[in-house]
Parts: sequence; structure tokens; C-alpha cells
Amino acid sequence: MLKLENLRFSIGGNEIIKGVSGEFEPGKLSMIIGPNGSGKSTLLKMMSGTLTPTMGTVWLGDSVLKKQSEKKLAKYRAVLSQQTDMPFPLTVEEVVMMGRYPHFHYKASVKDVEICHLALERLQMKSFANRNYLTLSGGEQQRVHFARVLAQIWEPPKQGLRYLFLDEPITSLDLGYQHEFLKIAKEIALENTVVVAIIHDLNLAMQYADYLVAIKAGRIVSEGRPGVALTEKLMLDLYGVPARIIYPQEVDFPIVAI
Ligand SMILES: Nc1ncnc2c1ncn2[C@@H]1O[C@H](COP(=O)(O)OP(=O)(O)OP(=O)(O)O)[C@@H](O)[C@H]1O
Repeated sequence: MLKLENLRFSIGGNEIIKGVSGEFEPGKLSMIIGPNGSGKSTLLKMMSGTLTPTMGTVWLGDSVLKKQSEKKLAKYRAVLSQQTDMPFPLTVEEVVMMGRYPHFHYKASVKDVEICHLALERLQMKSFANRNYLTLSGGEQQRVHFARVLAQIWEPPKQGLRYLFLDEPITSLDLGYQHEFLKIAKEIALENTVVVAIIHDLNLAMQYADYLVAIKAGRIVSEGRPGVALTEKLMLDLYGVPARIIYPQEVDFPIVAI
């Protein structure tokens, strides 16, 4: 369980996150939605330990996040950011191997190599293993980075859970890979992992989220199962657009229509 206790974050006299509390369970794909600038990335950074809250506490199970050493944390907590600059001509396999760095000292083991191959396979990127990363398309690069973070937390820790944080992970992916990516995120969640993703596409959130948190101006304004948390009134409040939620018979999730 990931638990947030009254998180606040201020910078330059502005309070960006204004007292956020909540719990995120393993086995569920949790998603954060909200308008541009509402504080989603800032919140995710605090959850994942890449940003220290001005106030409040993040708990990973029974442990306080800020008391964990970065070295230990890196073995069971992975973060996929919006942009990952990689200005070196590494091969795809070498980029994925970066996910294994927390697990070995000088030289990757046979097991590390095997995990990289399995992670690439899971993202249907095995045939790209020897390609120069810089020659890949934006969507292909994003899939390589997903393989990298999967490789990082591939093995369950001896104690406790794994944690995976995804900041707008599907922006550069085509329709097919968006769904593939979210299916994998859901599968990982079911493997005793806390998975929290920021997403802008409300229809994908309706289809894939098990738990939804809506943020507006640094505060949680709604949370719960997507069909319950996401209402027409909330969408007007969040985005200023009159949206309709419809329930087609052909699918078992609601559709957002603007
Ligand atoms: N280091 C910083 N200095 C000043 N302002 C910041 C800083 N980091 C974030 N902000 C501001 O805090 C607000 C929240 O930013 P954040 O990136 O968390 O929003 P977001 O909800 O993820 O937005 P988007 O959907 O556009 O990615 C924004 O107004 C942003 O400009």
C-alpha cells in the first residue's frame, strides 16, 4: 500500500499541492487525471520520491519513503517520466540494461541480460535490441523506456511491494500500443505492484483505471472507481467543457463524449 498523508508542496511562495491524502493499493491500476498545471506531475514526483514534499509523509507499506536509501528504493520503485533525454548512441539493449544498474556492481549477470530480453519481449521490442536508440521513433523510444523500468523492478522484492509510477506514458504511442501499454500496466499491477499513472485521455481512464483520482488546483476533488468518480459535473468543473457520459451496450465501461 502507498499512503499519502497531507502532502503539500510550495515553491516561490506558491502552494502547488495543497494537502493531499490518499491510499493506492497493489493489484489496481490507479490513474490521476486533471487539467494542465493542476499538480499531477508534482504529486507523482512526491509519491515516487523524486521530489521532497514541503509538508506531509509518503508511506511505502510500513516505511516512510524519505527514510529509504535511493539505492534500496531503486530496486523496487521505478518511474517512467514524460521526457527522457538520452543523447548518447546506445543500443536499445544498453538502454534497457540501465534499468538493471541498481542490481549489479560492475558487470551485468546472465540473469540481468535475460531480464532485459524478457522486458523487451513483453513490449514487442526484442527485434530492436541491437538498434541505435537515437534512430528510433518517439513511440518506439517510449516503449524502450517502459521495458527499462520493467527490467528495473522485474523481480518481486523479498519483502514488500513493487511501485511503478508512469507520468503520461502513452502520449507518443499509436492507438494499438496505447492499449497494449495500459494492458501491461494492468498486468503488472496484478503482480503485487502499486501502479499509478497520469493520463489525459478520459476514455482510456474509464476503460483501464481501477481507481481514479481527479486533481484540480493542487487538491483531490474526486476519487473512486472511474464510473463513479468521473461525472459530467466534474468534467465541466475540471476542464470547462460540457461532456456527456454514455453507457453503450457493446462495452462494459462508460464513454466520455464531448
Ligand atoms: N519548479 C517549479 N517552479 C515553479 N513552478 C512550478 C515548478 N514545478 C511546477 N510548477 C508549477 O506548478 C503547477 C503544477 O505543475 P505540474 O507539472 O505538477 O502540473 P500537471 O498537472 O502535471 O500539468 P500538465 O498536465 O500540464 O503536465 C504548474 O502551474 C507549474 O507551472
